[in-house]
Amino acid sequence: MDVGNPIEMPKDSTAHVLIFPFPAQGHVNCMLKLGELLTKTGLHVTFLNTDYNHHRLSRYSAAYALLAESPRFRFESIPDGLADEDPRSVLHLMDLEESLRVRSAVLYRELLIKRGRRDDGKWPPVTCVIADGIMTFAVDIAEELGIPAIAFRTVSACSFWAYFRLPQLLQSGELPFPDEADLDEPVRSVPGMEAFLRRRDLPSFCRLAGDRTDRTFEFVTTVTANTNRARALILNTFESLEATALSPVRSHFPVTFAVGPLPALLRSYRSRCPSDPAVPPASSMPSATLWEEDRTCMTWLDSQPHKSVVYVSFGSLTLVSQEAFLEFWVGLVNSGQRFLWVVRPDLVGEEGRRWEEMLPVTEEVKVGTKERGCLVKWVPQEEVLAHPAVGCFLTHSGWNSTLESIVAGVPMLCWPFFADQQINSRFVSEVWKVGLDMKDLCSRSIVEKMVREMMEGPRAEEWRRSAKEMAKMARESVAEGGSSYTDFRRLISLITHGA
Ligand SMILES: O=c1ccn([C@@H]2O[C@H](COP(=O)(O)OP(=O)(O)O[C@H]3O[C@H](CO)[C@@H](O)[C@H](O)[C@H]3O)[C@@H](O)[C@H]2O)c(=O)[nH]1
Ligand SMILES: C[C@H]1CC[C@@H]2C(C(=O)O)=CO[C@@H](O)[C@@H]21
Repeated sequence: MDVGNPIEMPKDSTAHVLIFPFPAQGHVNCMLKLGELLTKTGLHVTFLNTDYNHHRLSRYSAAYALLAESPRFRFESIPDGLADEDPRSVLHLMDLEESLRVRSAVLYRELLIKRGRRDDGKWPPVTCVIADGIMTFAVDIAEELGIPAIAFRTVSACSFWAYFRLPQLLQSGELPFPDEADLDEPVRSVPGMEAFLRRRDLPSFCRLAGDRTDRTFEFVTTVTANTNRARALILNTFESLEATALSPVRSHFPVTFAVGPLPALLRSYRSRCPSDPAVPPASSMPSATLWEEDRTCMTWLDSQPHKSVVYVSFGSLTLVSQEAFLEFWVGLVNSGQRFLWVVRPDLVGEEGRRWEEMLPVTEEVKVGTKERGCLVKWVPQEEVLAHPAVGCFLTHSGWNSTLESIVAGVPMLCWPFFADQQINSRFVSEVWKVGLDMKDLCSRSIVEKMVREMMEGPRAEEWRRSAKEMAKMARESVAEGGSSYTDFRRLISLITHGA
């Protein structure tokens, strides 16, 4: 095999893929990784962002800078239909979704028509669209214009499968359940998960309080059922991690490619292309960040002992009340462990105000933080997780964070916030056994107890061993001949030859 082109693709392919993610960090980063992989195998790639995110990506992301130089890769953007000052936080995601579907869809169609022409400068016409699976309109418009469309769902196979079964949960009467219901009651209507799934592990929007009309519930149920409008489904996961969910998913969507973990597939590809001038050293993965990264935390980590630090981050969307934030803070300090905590400016309270000023913290907490803590706004997360000083990840169980932790072999303490995260965290603790699930609890005493348990309790060594084993499985899946490597090749074949 030619190491300069390990996926064995002609470098002059005329296949041209347009990739269109939902405009949120957790969707943009993994779809950009797929875009980089596709372009490195010789395909032309257009990556379509909203103007709002294009601006942020071009400002802060090293991956953007690298790809913008690449001859077969280009970025395009269209408005998301909202005013600049409109909120785009998790509380307004459904407004953003509606605006994209109603307003941006028109511009997307125009762009596809323009980029689908043969005479579009030096670039071949768009021959395939990979759209975020939660944007059915993007799949439909491409297909209407005669351009084959593939759906990329950026969540785990287990949560995708549970989403797909939501209509059966309604039918069987397992949903809705009343507000005061016992959340530890088992759920039976998701085949393969009967032994461990409880009401509290269902996506947050299933807590319908006896009502069937939650907007996000309706949305996720519909877009998941619509997956069959695309020719194929891409999932950022791997066979040996999620075989029991991938198997039923494939019985409904036979053309499913499990190509994850994408960070590992990309790294493995880069390491097999030492001659490629764009290959950075393995220690500095250029990220697709939408926030400015504070790299001072890397220097702080360098001075901490091996596996001594709890890395704390709740991703890009989670909101934490002032009360919960204070409980986490005191719990972390009382655990006696060192901690690196990502406190996004909009994580707690009003943006622009210093969160320390909003909270009543004791002198003891302040001193403990100074001695053992490091608080930053945003970090290069993949690098942080790969750092030898990190011993455990206190996470919200977003799918990218979960996979990045698995790739780095770091055990997880999970505090899920919404959507797929409730299921991911159940799998972390009960199926993969690489950590603990705090679920709906975050009192200071629980935080303290669970952090201690993760770092120095009787099962700490077992979780570390399992996490290491799982990281090995992830590496094997992306190595030549592995399941994700093979699915990626099949995906390329579908894009280039339609089969
Ligand atoms: O300081 C930080 C914190 C996070 N990240 C990155 O941000 C991403 C966060 O993604 P994820 O862990 O998936 O969380 P969310 O941002 O919450 O992602 C949304 O999208 C995911 C994919 O659909 C879903 O699994 C989540 O539930 C949903 O909230 C990861 O790649 C992290 O590496 C950084 O680079 N620096
Ligand atoms: C719009 C949010 C709810 C569902 C989406 C999602 C998914 O299932 O793909 C996960 O988290 C959020 O990013 C999306």
